Amino acid sequence: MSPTEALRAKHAADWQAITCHPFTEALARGDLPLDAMRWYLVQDYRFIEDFVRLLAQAIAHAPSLADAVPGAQFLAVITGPENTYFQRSFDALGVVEAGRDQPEAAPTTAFRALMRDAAASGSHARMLAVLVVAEWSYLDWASRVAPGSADLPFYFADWITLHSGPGFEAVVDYLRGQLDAAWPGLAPAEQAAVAQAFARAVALERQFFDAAWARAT
Ligand SMILES: Cc1ncc(CN)c(N)n1
Repeated sequence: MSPTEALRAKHAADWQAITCHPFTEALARGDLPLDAMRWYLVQDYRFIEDFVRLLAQAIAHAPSLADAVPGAQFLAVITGPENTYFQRSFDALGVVEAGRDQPEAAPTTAFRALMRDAAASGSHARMLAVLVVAEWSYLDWASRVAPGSADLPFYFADWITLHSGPGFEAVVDYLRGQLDAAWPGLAPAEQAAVAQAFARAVALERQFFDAAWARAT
């Protein structure tokens, strides 16, 4: 078992809950209440702000140019097509600028703090731990439901497309490969810190979907 597989296996119950979450199941069927989607997108756009900074730090700490390039290409996807997806969705769902001022939910605040801490740690492996959870868990739920029901509106369909398919699988393989390669060279205390960041990120991914789903029920 690779180090990232072993880390994921330690959190199998939470991972399963994320992968089969009622929020993403409803999104893929197309019957997710739009207010829940609006709320989720506003919260997630705040998540993206710190995610971009974390990914940029990970790129800066990559051991070589070859290790940095796939991360930089992924950063271009987040700040390009994914950023545009948010703007198009806010427009289509009528989330005007003022509506984005909704209070920040506890999992959003906690996730942002985790990403900032990882970015400030100077540890490439800790940065990767958070990035791996964020992208791998999304790959797993989105691959399960892709492409979703026929005739999904784009704000549901494109969220699945952005997190599934060969291009996104390659992103996850790259991030996991970086962490798997770094792991054996880490001191035990650093491995523990990486495992802790991984565990926290898994817990927060689940809480993030739980909070969004609470808006739908
Ligand atoms: C909370 C969260 N986690 C992960 C992703 C995938 N980029 C996301 N958009 N939001």
